[in-house]
Amino acid sequence: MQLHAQRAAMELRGRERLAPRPALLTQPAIFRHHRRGPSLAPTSRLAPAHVSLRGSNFVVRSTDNNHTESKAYAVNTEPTDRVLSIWRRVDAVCFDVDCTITVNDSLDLLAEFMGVKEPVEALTHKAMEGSLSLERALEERLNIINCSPQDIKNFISAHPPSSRLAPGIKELITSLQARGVAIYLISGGFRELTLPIACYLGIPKSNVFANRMNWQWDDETGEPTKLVGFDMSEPTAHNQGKPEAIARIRQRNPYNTVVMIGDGITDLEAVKITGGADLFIGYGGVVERPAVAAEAEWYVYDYKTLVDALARYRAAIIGSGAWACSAARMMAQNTQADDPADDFMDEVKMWVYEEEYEGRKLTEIINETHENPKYFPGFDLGPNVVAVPSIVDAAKDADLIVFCAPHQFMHNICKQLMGKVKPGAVAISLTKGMRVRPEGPQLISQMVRRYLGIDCSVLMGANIATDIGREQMSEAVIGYDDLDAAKKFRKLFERPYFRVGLLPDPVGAEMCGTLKNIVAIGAGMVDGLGLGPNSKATIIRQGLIEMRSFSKALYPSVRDDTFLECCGVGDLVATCYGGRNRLVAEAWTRAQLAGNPRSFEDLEAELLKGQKLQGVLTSNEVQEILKTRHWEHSYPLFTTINRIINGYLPPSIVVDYVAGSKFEVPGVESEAEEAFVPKRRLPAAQPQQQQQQQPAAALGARR
Ligand SMILES: NC(=O)c1ccc[n+]([C@@H]2O[C@H](COP(=O)([O-])OP(=O)(O)OC[C@H]3O[C@@H](n4cnc5c(N)ncnc54)[C@H](O)[C@@H]3O)[C@@H](O)[C@H]2O)c1
Ligand SMILES: O=P(O)(O)OC[C@H](O)CO
Repeated sequence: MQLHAQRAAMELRGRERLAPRPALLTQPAIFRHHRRGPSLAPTSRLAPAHVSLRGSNFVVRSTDNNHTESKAYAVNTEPTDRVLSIWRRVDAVCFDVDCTITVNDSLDLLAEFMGVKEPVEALTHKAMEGSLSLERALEERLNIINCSPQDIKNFISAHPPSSRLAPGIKELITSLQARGVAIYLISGGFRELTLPIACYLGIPKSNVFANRMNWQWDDETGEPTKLVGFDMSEPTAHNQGKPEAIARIRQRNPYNTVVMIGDGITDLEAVKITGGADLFIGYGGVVERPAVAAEAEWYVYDYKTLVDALARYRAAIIGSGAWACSAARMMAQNTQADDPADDFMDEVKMWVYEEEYEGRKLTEIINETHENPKYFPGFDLGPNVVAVPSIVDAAKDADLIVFCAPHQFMHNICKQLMGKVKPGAVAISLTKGMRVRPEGPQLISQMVRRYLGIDCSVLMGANIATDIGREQMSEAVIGYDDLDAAKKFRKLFERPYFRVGLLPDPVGAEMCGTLKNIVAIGAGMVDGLGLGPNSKATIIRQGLIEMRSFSKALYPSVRDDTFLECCGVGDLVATCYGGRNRLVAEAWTRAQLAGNPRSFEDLEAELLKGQKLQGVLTSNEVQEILKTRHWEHSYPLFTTINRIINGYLPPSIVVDYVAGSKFEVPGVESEAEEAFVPKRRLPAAQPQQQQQQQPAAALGARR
């Protein structure tokens, strides 16, 4: 590119020596020299001082005023890294309205409609080139046009916005809006002509800055009749009006990055004052003004270039179990969408914990068949899901990293990814569970943040993987700290059958997802005991109370309302009726009652075929916290379930959880006034640590 520009410059200088007398042109002319386009006009006479080698294209301007003045401009058609990074993080884009329509200026078109095209166009040209003040140009043009309100109505119906839009403008605006970018129209023309365009482009009226015509009003009819000038108080009525409009926009909105797109000197001014735009992009698709083209940091001739350059995020998922595959399937459906609002790269890399399946590597089978036959059989993941056996390869390029592995593997996963993720990447955890260390509990999202140094939201809800694979309506919430990241993830997951809300309580949502797995074990016991919905409802009700109490005791910022969301009561109900924890706990209880006890590990392997149960592990982890903090009696259901799964109590005690929680583990000093003694002692599992004093967080338990 640079070499080409240098060659072109040498060629120009050579021509200068060979062309002592430039030919005359009758009209001002502009030539663009493209890389593979026509060579430069032989009329060029160049002052070397005007040759700049910043870009690859040259503009040569020749005029006929008894002499020819030619200048070469380098046009920056290739954005620099700085320019691209501004464009990719833009918060608001201000368009000169003339760049949204194919006709250079609506007022000129109105002039043509009114039969006064030439004199008005000449004034427009002078104003755009900067040789006539804006106020004077507007005033003189309005005087010449002298239209009535009815003329304007007729003009709009003769030239509706749909018939004169610049190619690609609607796609560009849709793409920007889909990314949450605010769009403004700033016009040196008039509101009366700009509003229909704004309306057609889906830009709110409040985002339009333009001049207002002043009308003489008929006393009898109360209708405007005659044009009598315009309102000089609008910023756009004056030179420097566009930067002033942008400064106002910035005062009213917390935008970090604002870009101005235009084709005139008055648009270029937008970057020239403090508080104006951060970047000016010149648009040469309708009219190309050399002075503007040469100064623009980025100059484009079509809007597709801008759409193509918008940020596109690469998403990856770490995990390949049932829920990970179901989530990857939704991600792949969304990233593959081929519309202008698509802001994702198609490919979704999925880290697969490599193993052999029927004599072949699981990754190979997934990449060949687009199905995970071991963990999510019968579901097509989509051709754009690529199974990757190396965790680092899967995550290293991703902008959006989704974690969905059973919680017991997450610590090792995070350690492997330390220092290996892209700067600026953001994460979300779909994992339900927590880690318990001697110094206290650690949520999976906290672990990701701590080890990888990136933000981590959570996605939680009543989300049984296979039901979502079957595209049955389900709900989830994204618990977030970083709203921008949460919005990107919502776009990545939301499907017609998968509703995603945003919840500013990430800790509450993650605690719900973690703790409901313990309650689901209790619900499975109720099923194993052959009890009906009334009994299960007592477990669900008490479970919800303890989930809320425990979450708030550990993290006081957790909100009560979170427990009424789909991540709270919603997920609890779904898991207690249809989850794997329930299933295995039911089988475990039946085996106990039949006098043929089996371990949870055995039943997990038999019933889940490699999928992992989280509830038993989580119960032991949570009990560790309850014990350390002397809270066991404040959480009678959690405690009773834990005593049952560890063999201290029979499953039947689950519905009498208050009594169950009074049972003292052998060898541990009594905490309760009245200890419960089971009729038949079951074999104990792990020895429990000593309990010391009455818990501090006794909330809600019905005694
Ligand atoms: N399955 C569901 O319906 C569902 C729904 C919502 C949330 N979740 C949660 O999502 C998380 C992931 O569950 P899932 O259903 O995707 O998995 P899963 O239980 O179906 O599968 C187990 C996964 O663990 C992997 N694995 C086995 N050993 C490993 C190791 N040593 N290191 C790393 N990975 C290993 C396996 O390859 C497999 O991908 C869990 O926290 C679960 O509670 C599951
Ligand atoms: O099948 P479970 O019991 O692991 O629960 C699945 C999901 O967490 C339900 O949202």
